Amino acid sequence: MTKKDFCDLDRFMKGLTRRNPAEPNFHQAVHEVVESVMPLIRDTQAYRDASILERITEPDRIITFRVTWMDDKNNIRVNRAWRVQFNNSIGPYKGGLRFHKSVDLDTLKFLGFEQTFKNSLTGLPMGGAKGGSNFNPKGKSDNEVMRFCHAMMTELQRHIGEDTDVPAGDIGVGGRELGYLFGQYKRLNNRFAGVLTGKGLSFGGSAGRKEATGHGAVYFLKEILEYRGEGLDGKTAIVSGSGNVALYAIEKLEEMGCKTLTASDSSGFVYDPDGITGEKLDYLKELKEIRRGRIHEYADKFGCEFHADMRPWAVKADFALPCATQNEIEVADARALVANKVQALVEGANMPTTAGALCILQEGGVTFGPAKAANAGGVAVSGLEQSQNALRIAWTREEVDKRLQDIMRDIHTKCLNHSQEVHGTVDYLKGANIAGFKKVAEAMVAYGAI
Ligand SMILES: NC(=O)C1=CN([C@@H]2O[C@H](COP(=O)(O)OP(=O)(O)OC[C@H]3O[C@@H](n4cnc5c(N)ncnc54)[C@H](O)[C@@H]3O)[C@@H](O)[C@H]2O)C=CC1
Ligand SMILES: O=C(O)CCC(=O)C(=O)O
Repeated sequence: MTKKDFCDLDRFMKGLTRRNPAEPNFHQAVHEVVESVMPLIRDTQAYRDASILERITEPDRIITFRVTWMDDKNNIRVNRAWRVQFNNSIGPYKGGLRFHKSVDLDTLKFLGFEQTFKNSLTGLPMGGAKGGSNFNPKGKSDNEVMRFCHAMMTELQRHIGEDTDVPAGDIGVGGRELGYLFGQYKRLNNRFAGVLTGKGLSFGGSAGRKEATGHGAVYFLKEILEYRGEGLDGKTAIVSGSGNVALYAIEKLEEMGCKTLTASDSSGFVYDPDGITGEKLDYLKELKEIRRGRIHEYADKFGCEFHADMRPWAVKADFALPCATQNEIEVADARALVANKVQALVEGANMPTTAGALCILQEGGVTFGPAKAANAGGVAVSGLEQSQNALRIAWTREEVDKRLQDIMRDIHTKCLNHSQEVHGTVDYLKGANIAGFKKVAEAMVAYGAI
């Protein structure tokens, strides 16, 4: 970056912040991308002529709607929901739905923005979007969740379609919720089409989609290590979360000989020095996917430590995989990771690392696998689910897994081809941002002023 690039970045961010006040997560996500691509913008007249930066940071469309549903005590409840259709330059809008009490427009804009470049990196024809609601699934009965999903789809169905916008799961939206959502879509439209991904295997879902984000993140870590002549076998990892991404990251780490020492939820983390392996991992899956219980139950059952209201980043290990939520690694956590000589941090969650923490990790020589690249396996297999739905066929688990591995390897190569070494490690963040950005920007230039 030249001095002028820094000035241009500063000026651009001031304008973006003015146009989008009180949206700190969105600002953070945009800053991270624009910082990487500023030299490319400086050197590419066509991007400047086409006002690419201004256009690519403005969502195509935001849909806001009320969701009215009835709880088990016959009270009428009201939630707010959104679909942020960020950019469809390279394919139909694609991205998950999040149900969490913290969901707001800021969160969904940052996620939709990131999704645009992540989807571009997969090499599949998918635009970027994100949606969700401030509905809090915690403590709700199955019937309440069903009624909420049906009510949400009653409005959402107007805005989606297999060639328009194809939502999927994210925090608080898994197989159960996608089943309810798809059922309501089918009932209202009288058509069976691939308008959602992450569906159940008996109704159009893809083998391997549930596992894809976690497995993909570990495949990405494997690529990072292989590139420098190392491997996962005999190593240790700290993982946060115990949801969809975390569980299957832990599963793949074990398969590759790497022991996971921690898992967490919003109540704290468990530390199992013998590793979350075998039947202990089966127990954790059952606890979280079926019983929807709290993480301390793992510690109670297996006699290991539970740390209430804490995150696992001070536990010593070779690798860190944040797989819970945004901004879960702060400056003090990054300092602990550097002090413990963590070799690589791979983001399973979206934007789990704060901007300040990122600087400390980079200066500390920790190889950083950014979310856009590292957790793209989930949406990549969603893309494969779309292909299977369109062809009306179902690939085997082995076929899907092979394609997932190829896609993660290809993303790693794209990152290498668009980056350089910083503080002795490959700058995967810059590589991912530039590679993801270029494809979308080229399409936008081709379309002219629209
Ligand atoms: N499900 C998917 O295919 C993909 C998910 N992601 C990202 O991965 C992350 C996790 O998503 P999933 O595993 O799908 O969700 P999930 O709902 O299955 O699990 C989320 C986990 O994070 C924990 N968590 C949530 N909010 C938290 C908070 N404020 N503090 C501490 N812990 C918290 C929950 O307790 C749970 O263990 C999110 O950042 C999501 O955007 C990224 C790519 C694809
Ligand atoms: O599978 C999808 O369409 C979206 C997954 C997702 O929400 C993400 O990559 O963050």
